[in-house]
Amino acid sequence: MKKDVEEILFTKDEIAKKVKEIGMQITKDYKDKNEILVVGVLKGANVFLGDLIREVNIPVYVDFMAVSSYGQSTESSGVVRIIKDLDTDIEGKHVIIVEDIVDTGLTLKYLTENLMSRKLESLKICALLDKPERRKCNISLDYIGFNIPDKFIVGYGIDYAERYRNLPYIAVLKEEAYQ
Ligand SMILES: O=P(O)(O)OC[C@H]1O[C@H](OP(=O)(O)OP(=O)(O)O)[C@H](O)[C@@H]1O
Ligand SMILES: Nc1nc2[nH]cnc2c(=O)[nH]1
Repeated sequence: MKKDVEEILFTKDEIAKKVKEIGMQITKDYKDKNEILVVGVLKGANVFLGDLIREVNIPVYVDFMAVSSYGQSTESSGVVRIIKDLDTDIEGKHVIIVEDIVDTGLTLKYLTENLMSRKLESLKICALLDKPERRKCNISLDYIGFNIPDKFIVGYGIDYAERYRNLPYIAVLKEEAYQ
């Protein structure tokens, strides 16, 4: 796997430091609430979510959604289909959507609209990586780890054709790795 890596953007330690900072900020922002519900967007956010919740020092409940966007494999089309919905009723809950990466923003636009219709108490968005140059719609992110350039990245839960999710760092792949 390592031989396929062109450049490491963020090391394991840099990611851990950032995740800790976000966890502390969430703890601070929600200190007066009894609990929060963190909704991970599968599969990519799984690794980030696992690390993040251990840096949050208030009661955290966890649920997951899996969505799929029709269209090209590396680009969201905006037409989103729910593959796995939440297991729990979120009415009256303080919810944070956790994403690994925001690109066009179309997945999150769909998800926020969908969750808002379920009468929750509050909704925020937390994303480890943001590619603002690629945005196709207007969404506001409440917690952002790193802004990244318009490069296709992998690692720390994020895949190319289901590979490289277990890289401990976030990296750009070599051209020849794409086949
Ligand atoms: O902002 P957008 O352009 O909508 O793209 C962002 C989405 O793309 C990635 O998921 P992907 O479809 O690669 O699925 P995965 O998490 O299962 O790997 C990422 O996890 C976001 O959910
Ligand atoms: N693996 C991967 N998926 C993405 N989805 C949107 N942007 C990216 C990216 O840079 N890498």
